[in-house]
Amino acid sequence: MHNIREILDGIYYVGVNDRRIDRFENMFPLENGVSYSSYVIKDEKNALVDSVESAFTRQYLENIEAALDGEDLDYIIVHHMEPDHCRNIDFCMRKWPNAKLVGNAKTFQFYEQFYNDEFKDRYYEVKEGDELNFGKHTLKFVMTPMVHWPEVMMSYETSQKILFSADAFGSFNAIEGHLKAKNVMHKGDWLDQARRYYINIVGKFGNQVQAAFKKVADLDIQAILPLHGPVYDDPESIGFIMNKYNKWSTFTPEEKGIAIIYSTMYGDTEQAADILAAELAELGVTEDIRVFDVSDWHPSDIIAQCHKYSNTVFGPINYNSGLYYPMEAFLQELVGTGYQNRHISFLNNWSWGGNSLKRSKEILESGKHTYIGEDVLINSAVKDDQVGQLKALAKAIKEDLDSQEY
Ligand SMILES: Cc1cc2nc3c(=O)[nH]c(=O)nc-3n(C[C@H](O)[C@H](O)[C@H](O)COP(=O)(O)O)c2cc1C
Repeated sequence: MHNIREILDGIYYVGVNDRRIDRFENMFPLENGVSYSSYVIKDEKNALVDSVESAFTRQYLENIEAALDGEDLDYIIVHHMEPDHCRNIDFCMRKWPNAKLVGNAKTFQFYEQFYNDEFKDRYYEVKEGDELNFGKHTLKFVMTPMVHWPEVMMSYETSQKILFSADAFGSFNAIEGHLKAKNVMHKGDWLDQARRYYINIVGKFGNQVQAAFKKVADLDIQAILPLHGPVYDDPESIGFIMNKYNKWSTFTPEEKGIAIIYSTMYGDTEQAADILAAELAELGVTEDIRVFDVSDWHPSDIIAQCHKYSNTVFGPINYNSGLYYPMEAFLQELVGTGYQNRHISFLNNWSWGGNSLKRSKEILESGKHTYIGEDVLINSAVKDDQVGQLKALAKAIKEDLDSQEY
């Protein structure tokens, strides 16, 4: 049985939900699944826009058939060759033998790397600015390399002013009935999941996202149709997500606030983190104060919070003369998302020595951060002297927050 939606005039959502997946890219835990979006443009010529993961072939083909309603398929447009979006292309090419495969030169190179060249004679290559007309609808192609793969392109449908945005503007979470962003974006954990998706998967490529934005800056965009999550079809939700993407892709904090990320084995560094958090609150900080045990959270969650807030306090501890492994792994992954230009502070715990503080700073060095306050140095457990240091750090962070404008 099919499950399709006509979301705009002649544009059908034919995507699927995946709630059985535990980890996206075998790495990012998904508590509420993910959707793979695909669209059918129904016109004098019919086009399929992108495809879905391998486990959903039967349901997906039934969706496309329902949208086509007995008509033939003329084009299959591939904005992105990542397997979660291209696993069913070959099934579609066989089922609709008159369809041309629309992509750029790199799309076809990747297609043949992942699969083979059996459809070579049906390639329809497009370049920057090329247009493809289906009747009332016309797609204009915009090359957006490294958002977040080299072959990625977007397309702009000129009659209804729709941006088919590939993975940009995507989010985790399966679609629960509401397919329009306006019905979900201010509810539940939607924003946290959209941020976690962007920061961890596309985040590193902020400059490329900005380059893509410049290319579409002059377009009147009335709707954005991404490859995961809800669609944006009203000015408020388009403005909201554009504003977030502008911040995320320029590595600008969304808001003032503090993430304290510590490591601990016996609880002393945790106590220091809690004393610091309490002192910040006592000093009148009204912004968010979030405290994370690095062993307790998946890195992708804390990484997204580091990008969200203006200030971060890192609490590394020593382990076999080096940096406690979960903190080492977390910091490496954080830097891998392009984390930069933040206001950061440190509290460190050691019993007989090691380079955990130095190593943490080395890992973070490329981000050109501003250091706030003096490092708090704890020798095994928090004593009166360290409480004084923690209070001084809290004061420095409070003054720093008060001096920032967003
Ligand atoms: C396997 C292991 C290795 C450790 N290696 C070091 C080390 O090289 N240098 C050090 O100063 N402390 C080392 N420690 C001790 C803890 O890092 C240290 O006591 C830490 O400051 C405790 O902080 P916590 O109470 O927050 O866990 C080690 C502890 C364990 C269990």
